[in-house]
Amino acid sequence: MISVEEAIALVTQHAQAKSETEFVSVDKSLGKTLAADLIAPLSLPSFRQSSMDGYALNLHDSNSYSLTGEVKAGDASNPSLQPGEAVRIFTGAKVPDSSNAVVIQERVTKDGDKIILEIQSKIGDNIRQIGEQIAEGITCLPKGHQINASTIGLLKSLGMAEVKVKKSLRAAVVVTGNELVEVGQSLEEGQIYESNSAVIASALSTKGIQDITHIKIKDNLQDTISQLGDALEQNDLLLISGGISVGDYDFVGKALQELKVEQVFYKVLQKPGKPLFFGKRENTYVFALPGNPASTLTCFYIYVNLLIDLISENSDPGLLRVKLPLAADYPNPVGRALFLKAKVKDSKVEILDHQASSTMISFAEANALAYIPTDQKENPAGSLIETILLPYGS
Ligand SMILES: Nc1nc2c(c(=O)[nH]1)N[C@H]1C(S)=C(S)[C@@H](COP(=O)(O)OP(=O)(O)OC[C@H]3O[C@@H](n4cnc5c(N)ncnc54)[C@H](O)[C@@H]3O)O[C@H]1N2
Ligand code: MOO
Repeated sequence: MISVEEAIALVTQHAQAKSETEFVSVDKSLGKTLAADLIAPLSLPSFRQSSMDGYALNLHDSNSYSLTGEVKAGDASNPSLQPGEAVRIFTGAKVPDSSNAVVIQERVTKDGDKIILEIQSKIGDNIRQIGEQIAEGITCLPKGHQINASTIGLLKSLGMAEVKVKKSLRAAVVVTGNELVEVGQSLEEGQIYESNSAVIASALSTKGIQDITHIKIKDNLQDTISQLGDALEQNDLLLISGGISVGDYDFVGKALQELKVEQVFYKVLQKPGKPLFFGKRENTYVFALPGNPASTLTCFYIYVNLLIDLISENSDPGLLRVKLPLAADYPNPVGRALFLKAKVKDSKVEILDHQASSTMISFAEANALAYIPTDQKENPAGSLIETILLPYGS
């Protein structure tokens, strides 16, 4: 059985960067990777803006100014001010070309159509200059950046409707098992509600992969071969849940062999997710994720997420890892590396209760996975533990 480190190295070695790119609507770009440097098509701000509610001045020697008008946010007007004149102005409004400072209203006494400044105002006060945030033509973000909510705000503020990204992988999510029933149907004895496909689809959507084919297979070798065969033809990435262990009705391994999927590795010395399979056929990558729900998601975060990042040439592949002190003792007598559902709190990592591979209760609460290598047996409180931060951790 290979180690976690060997498995990560093999995923890295087999990941081939995808050259195809596409333009997608900015509204649909969350999680995708920029395929080219983002060059600002305009300056931000594109006109001189007031950063405060107050008065725009044409400065002169006295503290007294005569008020000649008003400019609201969105107004295109450009009143001409002589030295000693002022207009009422609001945050975000265009500062008249003839004004060289804005004074906040709290520091002004109003007297009819005159204002008296209580402070000395100087050139440039409370004015956002053209291009102060971003100058037209500069590189705002490099190729390889994964688009997040702030990126979407930036793209919109630059007036962009579409963005060039790495072409999304065509992904199929396959669930296997006679016991699985879709939510909405009634449960018979021995059946459970199917949940892994929604977990995998949600995790894929954080990587900008929304267009997913869902496949459900009964525990039957012929059906498994035929449905996986079709999925291999039509997708870049196959994520199969369950049926990869050693039971008499676990047919995924046999089917993949029959379908000539080249095995890169099978079984990793880890808990959860020991019977993880990774392979490739032509340009299609295949992960058979152990069916226990927490095993499936752990393997997604550690291996699938990394593969997607590498294929899309994400400049920061894999989840962020930091070393943090353990909140309490956590010995590892298991002889496998552990990925533990954990919570980063007060600069410490706290291992949560309910670590069984079959339960999601601790995963739902976790904002990190604590990684304890196989040979790290004593883990006293305060020892530094590699902590993998989850994407939507609180
Ligand atoms: N004799 C051995 N038995 C098992 C071993 C072993 O080494 N020797 N390994 C165990 C480990 S570790 C794991 S992990 C599981 C993985 O098994 P499979 O990948 O074959 O998964 P299944 O048996 O199909 O399912 C496991 C478990 O998860 C539930 N499940 C499956 N799919 C879903 C789904 N889509 N939604 C919700 N829950 C699902 C399933 O009902 C089972 O309870 O094998 C151990 N066995
Ligand atoms: O590897 Mo399994 O995921 O321990 O339950």
